[in-house]
Amino acid sequence: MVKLLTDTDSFEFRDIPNFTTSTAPGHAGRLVFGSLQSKSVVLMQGRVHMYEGHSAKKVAFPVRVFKLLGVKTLIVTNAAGAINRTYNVGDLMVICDHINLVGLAGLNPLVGVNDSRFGPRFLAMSSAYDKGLRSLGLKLAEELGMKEFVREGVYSFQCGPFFETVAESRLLNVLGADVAGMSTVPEVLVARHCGIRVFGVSVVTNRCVMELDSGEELSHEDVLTMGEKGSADMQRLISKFVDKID
Ligand SMILES: O=P(O)(O)O[C@H]1O[C@H](CO)[C@@H](O)[C@H]1O
Ligand code: HPA
Repeated sequence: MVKLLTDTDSFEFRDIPNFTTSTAPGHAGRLVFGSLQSKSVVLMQGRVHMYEGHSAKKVAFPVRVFKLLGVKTLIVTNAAGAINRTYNVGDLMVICDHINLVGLAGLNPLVGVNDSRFGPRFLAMSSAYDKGLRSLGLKLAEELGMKEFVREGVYSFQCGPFFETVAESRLLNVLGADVAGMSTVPEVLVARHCGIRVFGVSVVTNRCVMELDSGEELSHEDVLTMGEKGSADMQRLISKFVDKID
């Protein structure tokens, strides 16, 4: 994605106060400012995750910096495994909602004294992923000829770093999840808390294993390979999306 930006200026996460460097393979730790489709954007090249040992607050901290920089829209992308059996590897999924098992249990960035300079103590999360942005994303996907493999669904956030057991994947299916991942949701919570609107897209890098003794085993290497393959479609969609949003 960063290659599509012009007039760039970048900063290593390690040089920015209170930012944390990513240890996950495939996640460079760089903040890149620039222009995309004549719009000013700031892009996180890589992210940190709770499974790296960071608190939800630490993971989501950059979003508060974005708020102070004047960011109005947060676009979140991730690699995820398909729980929904109709999804295929390489599909994109516009996120319409999420299940935050980690956060519901108390590990979320809004726990603690509320900083009312950013937002309210109690936060409605019933329309976390902006309806107008989702409609725009799906319309643009159709215009780009991507309708066949762009879905809309629910992202389920687990801490990781392990991929789900068969019973866990089946549980997530019963709960209404379409895909499973280990990121994104802490950042979305902090964005909604401070009034930043959110658009999210997952690239389906694998199908979660839902048959016991099938012999299938997931690996991060496969996720990276399939993520790389899906990233061309993701970039086309996001680029067009940035062009069309106000
Ligand atoms: O960081 P994202 O894009 O969510 O990547 C996903 O892929 C990794 C596992 O292979 C985990 O980090 C998981 O969250
Ligand atoms: O199958 C998965 N489960 C959780 N996180 C993931 N990130 C990519 N694939 C997966």
